[in-house]
Amino acid sequence: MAVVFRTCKSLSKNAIFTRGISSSLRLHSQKPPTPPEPLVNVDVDDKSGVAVVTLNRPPVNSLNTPLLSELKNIIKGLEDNKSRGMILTSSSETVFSAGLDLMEMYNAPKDKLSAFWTTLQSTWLALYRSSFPTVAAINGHAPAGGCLLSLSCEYRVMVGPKFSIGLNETQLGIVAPPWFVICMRDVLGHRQTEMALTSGRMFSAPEALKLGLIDAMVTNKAEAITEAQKFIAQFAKIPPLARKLTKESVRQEGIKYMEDNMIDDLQMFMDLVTQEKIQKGIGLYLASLKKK
Ligand SMILES: CCCCCCCCCCCC/C=C/CC(=O)SCCNC(=O)CCNC(=O)[C@H](O)C(C)(C)COP(=O)(O)OP(=O)(O)OC[C@H]1O[C@@H](n2cnc3c(N)ncnc32)[C@H](O)[C@@H]1OP(=O)(O)O
Repeated sequence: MAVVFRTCKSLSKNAIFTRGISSSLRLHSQKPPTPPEPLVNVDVDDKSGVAVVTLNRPPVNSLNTPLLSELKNIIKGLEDNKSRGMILTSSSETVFSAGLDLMEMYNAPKDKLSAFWTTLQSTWLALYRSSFPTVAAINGHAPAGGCLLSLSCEYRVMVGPKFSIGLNETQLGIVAPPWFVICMRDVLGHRQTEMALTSGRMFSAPEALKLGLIDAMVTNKAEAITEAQKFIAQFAKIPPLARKLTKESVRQEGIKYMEDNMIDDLQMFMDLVTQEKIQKGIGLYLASLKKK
């Protein structure tokens, strides 16, 4: 596996100032500080051209603006490099992604809220309409936004049986936006989507497999990656342009919805999430998570 690009910026300072006993400032030379871990890692297999893209924001890969931005840049980089496929997975052993970072939506200034949502919209669109085959190797829980990322891929392999997946927004008193609904309907059809979304139900991996919310269940991450590679290998002989245009055609409802409604969708988000009762609900939910 070769690393093609990293999205973290390395720190350039290699010296720090410290205050001594006499309170004078002295310069101490020091080893360069270790650069922060990237929020998303990408490794491309030289032979197959398939990228493994790993969400890496401990403890639960909650999706904040910087992570989403890195993910979007990586997808764009893969597009530019005419990638043969992408496998999305997590560096955590128990959580694929806990969904949107609730801290981004709690008591946030309007400019930050707006930047968060527009970054989510554009990252989602880049993933959903990507020209290359995409697989989610779901190696942990995938609630809400974690489920959305999975649904936006073309194929889902999940480690089971103990992890769960679903769009649980109604349980939190929030509403899954129409493009979340389209993603689930693409996969489950109208009836099952209505049942799943109105109840905000989370499905165990075996339940998800039975329903068709995931395509395969395996027992560990290595198997999930192997299954994902097999899915992508099927397309080796399909002309990429024909595949890309066909995918766009099949997914045109979601693509068109987002292209035509970005501003209205942002407005709906801002109107809903800034309501006092929604803020109170998010605060209580966050507190309950921290109390666990
Ligand atoms: C006409 C139509 C109108 C449409 C209108 C549209 C308007 C739009 C409305 C807005 C829509 C918003 C959509 C939101 C989608 C989302 O993704 S919301 C996020 C939902 N996520 C969840 O419910 C998951 C919550 N987390 C968990 O269930 C668990 O953490 C876990 C199962 C993922 C993992 O469990 P465990 O391993 O035991 O870890 P924890 O101890 O629970 O957590 C560790 C740590 O992380 C914090 N945390 C967990 N999840 C989040 C999160 N999503 N955001 C921020 N922080 C999170 C948790 O509090 C712990 O923190 P501490 O270490 O205790 O500080």
